Amino acid sequence: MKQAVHFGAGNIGRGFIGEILHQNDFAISFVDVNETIIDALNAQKEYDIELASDAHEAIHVDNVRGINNAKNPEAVIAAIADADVVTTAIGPNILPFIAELLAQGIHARHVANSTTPLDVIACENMIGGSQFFLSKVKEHLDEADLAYVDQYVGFPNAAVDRIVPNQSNVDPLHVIVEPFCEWVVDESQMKNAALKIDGVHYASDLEPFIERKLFSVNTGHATVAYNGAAAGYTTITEALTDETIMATLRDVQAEIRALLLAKFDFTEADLVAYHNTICERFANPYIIDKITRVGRTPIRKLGYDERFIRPIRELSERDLPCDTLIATVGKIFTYQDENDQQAVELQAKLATTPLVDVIKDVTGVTDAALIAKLTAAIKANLKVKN
Ligand SMILES: NC(=O)C1=CN([C@@H]2O[C@H](COP(=O)(O)OP(=O)(O)OC[C@H]3O[C@@H](n4cnc5c(N)ncnc54)[C@H](O)[C@@H]3O)[C@@H](O)[C@H]2O)C=CC1
Ligand SMILES: O=P(O)(O)OC[C@H]1O[C@](O)(CO)[C@@H](O)[C@@H]1O
Repeated sequence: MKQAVHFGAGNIGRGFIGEILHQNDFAISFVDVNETIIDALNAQKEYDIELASDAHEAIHVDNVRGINNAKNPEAVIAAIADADVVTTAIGPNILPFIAELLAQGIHARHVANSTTPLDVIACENMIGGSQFFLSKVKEHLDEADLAYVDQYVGFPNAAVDRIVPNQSNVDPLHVIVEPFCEWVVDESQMKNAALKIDGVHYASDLEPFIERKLFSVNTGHATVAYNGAAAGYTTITEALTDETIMATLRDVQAEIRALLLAKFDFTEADLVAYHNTICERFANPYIIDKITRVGRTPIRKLGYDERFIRPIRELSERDLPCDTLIATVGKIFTYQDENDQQAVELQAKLATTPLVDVIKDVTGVTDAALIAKLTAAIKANLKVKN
């Protein structure tokens, strides 16, 4: 049996990556710090994925185990030394914290003179996730290990698409997911191209796929979340029953389509169909997705290359409209969730720092005209003194 090491036994880890790896005859070592999940994986050694649809179809996943990386890093290193593939779905902010452990696993392969190539695939909602991870892993490697990585360890970027809300099932491993799924990997960055995983689409150029996905699914979902939160809703489906919010989503999708058409070879008809499907996915009545999950970590989502600022910058550069995206950024600055550290931090910054400085700080935008537009959108929603 092939061996997979997957970092992050959470929603998408168990609910999507686990399914695909299992269907490709991998035994999966899930690495996580959540003791409940790790203990349950080791006790049950299997779990079910339930599709959120009329039939509630179940997909059984077995040959799984859990390793707690905080308590047993040696076992993680040994698993990496033996792995045929390494994947992550842990959150972009966490990748730097597991980089040293991955570096130690790579070092173990090197010391064992392994010439078996390995790909490390970060399945995070971010552009260039695996290459970002590589940059962090490199900080923990010496020259000899760096040369080994150049030869034997690939970090192909990937786009992963399946909505998996937070779970509240009795069985901590059971996971309810939407039926739709898509996993695209940049083949050009692989070191082990001979190992192809069924259910993964391999692309020679990931850019059109990741941008279409991130700026359609993630920008769209976040648009519903932040406008929904501002209107007082708590779930995505609830917010989408509000015609104004659905219209805002449609307007954002139209702005995004204009950008995707300007940059890539998509057809308008294909993008309209893609966006219509996304609206149906968001409104799936079998999924209860809290606005707090989709709107989580707002400072990350306001980043320079993230789901709002990047399309706004690129549309502005092309003199294409982005008013609804900018108006939604205005809503993000009002977003409150006392359980979300970044939401609290953003409000604290706004209370103590001039607005223009906060905008520059969180978005990285330097263009004066764009800063002025963002300022106006934020002031339309927020009572700020300066
Ligand atoms: N849930 C979804 O629908 C999708 C999520 N993603 C991406 O997948 C990533 C994970 O998202 P979810 O699965 O939703 O989150 P999640 O919170 O359900 O899972 C993350 C897991 O990482 C674990 N973790 C956190 N810090 C850790 C550490 N230092 N060491 C080991 N494990 C640690 C947590 O305990 C948790 O089990 C994110 O980057 C997200 O953007 C991508 C596509 C879909
Ligand atoms: O905050 P993150 O990590 O991007 O995760 C939330 C996102 O995950 C998804 O459920 C799947 O990509 C999106 O619909 C949502 O925008």
